[in-house]
Amino acid sequence: MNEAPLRLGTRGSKLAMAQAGHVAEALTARTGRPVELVEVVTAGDRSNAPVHRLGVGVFVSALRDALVAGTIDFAVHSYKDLPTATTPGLHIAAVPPRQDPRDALVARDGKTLAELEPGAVVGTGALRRIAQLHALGMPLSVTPIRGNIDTRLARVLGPDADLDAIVLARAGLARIDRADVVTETLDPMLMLPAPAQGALAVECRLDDTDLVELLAMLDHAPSRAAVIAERAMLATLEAGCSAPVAAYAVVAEGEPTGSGVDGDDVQEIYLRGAVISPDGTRDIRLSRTGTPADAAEIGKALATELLDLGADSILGPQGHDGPGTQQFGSTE
Ligand SMILES: NCc1[nH]cc(CCC(=O)O)c1CC(=O)O
Repeated sequence: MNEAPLRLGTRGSKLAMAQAGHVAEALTARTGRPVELVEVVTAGDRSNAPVHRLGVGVFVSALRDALVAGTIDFAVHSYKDLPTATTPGLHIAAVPPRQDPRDALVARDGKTLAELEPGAVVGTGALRRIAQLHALGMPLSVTPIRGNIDTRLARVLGPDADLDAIVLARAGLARIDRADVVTETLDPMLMLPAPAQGALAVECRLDDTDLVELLAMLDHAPSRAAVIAERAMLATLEAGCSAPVAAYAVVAEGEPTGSGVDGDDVQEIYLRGAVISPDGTRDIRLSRTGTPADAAEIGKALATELLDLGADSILGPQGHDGPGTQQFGSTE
């Protein structure tokens, strides 16, 4: 076949390029279609303003504009950076198999969290991580940082290192082949990740039906169900990707019923969610199980329970999504 390459739009950061490269390879391997990467410069990449002023959406909207304008055919996003509101005319055609969604500690001298000295300075950008570090009640000093992954790693591992440790997404490190620097992968019971962390969203125009069908070959149903549950919780809380909201869903084989062949491959989804005040003094955590087909309902129901326990008073007016409340964390 002699088909024109599909144009995959991506931001130019190392992480974005790596993510797009993996998806391009997977698609070509599955379908034989060549894929060409098209770099899209977003307002977020051009600006030096803090991310909390710009809003994380600026990294996404230029890619979506390019999709709508037809200058690219599809785009790959870090799913956790997508606003919960849907965009008319666009469609998430695939959620590929999710990477490890857990957060990671990168500490000097190979230390784990428990081994850090009293007074150790830990850097991290996202409010949910700051809040959960405080909630541990350890004598740590938590300091906000931002920048791309290499910039953040340099603050612990570089010649001018000024921090004892940082916390960041393991998936980001893995995608740029730097998982070797992780000194501890944090247990989600202590450090619950961001909704959709480690997952990618492959997006195209809804009316591009051939491409919708082609990209669906990259979809991984359990990863999609997990992300749907986590993001339904986030949306119901009306919180943004930088709010102190955490969620993690696992899809697993359920208990065999023993009653017959059909019952033996029943899948179960287990969703855990948390809303934590930035100083860590208030920490509401709940979980819920159900079937993957009900992922969205499970997420909504868990959010409602969290709200009943006072999550709203933690999120407050500033905890909710909006241009003034975005994270001062990373740009990747
Ligand atoms: N908001 C930044 C961001 N968006 C996606 C990732 C990492 C990869 C992922 O979670 O899919 C990161 C970095 C981080 O949180 O440390």
